[in-house]
Amino acid sequence: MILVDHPLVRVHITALRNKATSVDAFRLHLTALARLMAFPVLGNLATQEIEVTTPMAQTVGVRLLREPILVPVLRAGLGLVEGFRDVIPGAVVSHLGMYRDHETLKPVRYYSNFPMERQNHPFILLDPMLATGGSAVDALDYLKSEGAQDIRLVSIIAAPEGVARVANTHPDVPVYTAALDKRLDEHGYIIPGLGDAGDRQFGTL
Ligand SMILES: O=P(O)(O)OC[C@H]1O[C@H](OP(=O)(O)OP(=O)(O)O)[C@H](O)[C@@H]1O
Ligand SMILES: O=c1cc[nH]c(=O)[nH]1
Ligand SMILES: [Mg+2]
Repeated sequence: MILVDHPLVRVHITALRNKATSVDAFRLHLTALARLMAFPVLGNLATQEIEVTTPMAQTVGVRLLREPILVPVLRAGLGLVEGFRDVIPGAVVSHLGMYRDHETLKPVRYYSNFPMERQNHPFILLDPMLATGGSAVDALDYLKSEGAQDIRLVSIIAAPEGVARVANTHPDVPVYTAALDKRLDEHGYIIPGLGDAGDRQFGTL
């Protein structure tokens, strides 16, 4: 697990945790946080040298060898898409629909659109909350079953249970988070957490 630590990251996380933060402000803080997370998450992307002509001379620059595929887990992962897209030229977005059954806490997959012709690209799995880890493990199982090999998981708040579960089942996948919280409650919610990330973004409280 890679803990992304930066004063601004902590400021945005604090605003997201605050129950007084409005739906609109929540969205803005989440987007700003996603932009900050993109830097460490994408730090080792492969590039290729290209020539570029400035108004003054020719020089050498780079372009991405393979553009990352962003995979937001619906609904909550949608809030991380804009911040990542802002900084990745040519990013493709491939949605994965999944919700956690309230009784069993097991993930239920209801939509996918894997980009078959890009299976050798880096995949950035976006889901702000890593709680029991059930959803993340199912999403990773799915991406690998379709042929993805280079996958990074981006959360913003993680519980120790979820981090351990992903590490045990998918040790090759780096897990980035902005906060490692204390525990889960009896309903599988992260404590202190921020509540339900989907509801807080879309106002469905
Ligand atoms: O680690 P887990 O225990 O699987 O829990 C995490 C999942 O729960 C939330 O989704 P939710 O079911 O609330 O769906 P939503 O985004 O549509 O609200 C969250 O966005 C994760 O996908
Ligand atoms: O605390 C939690 C746990 C799962 N999903 C959320 O949105 N929040
Ligand atoms: Mg939810």
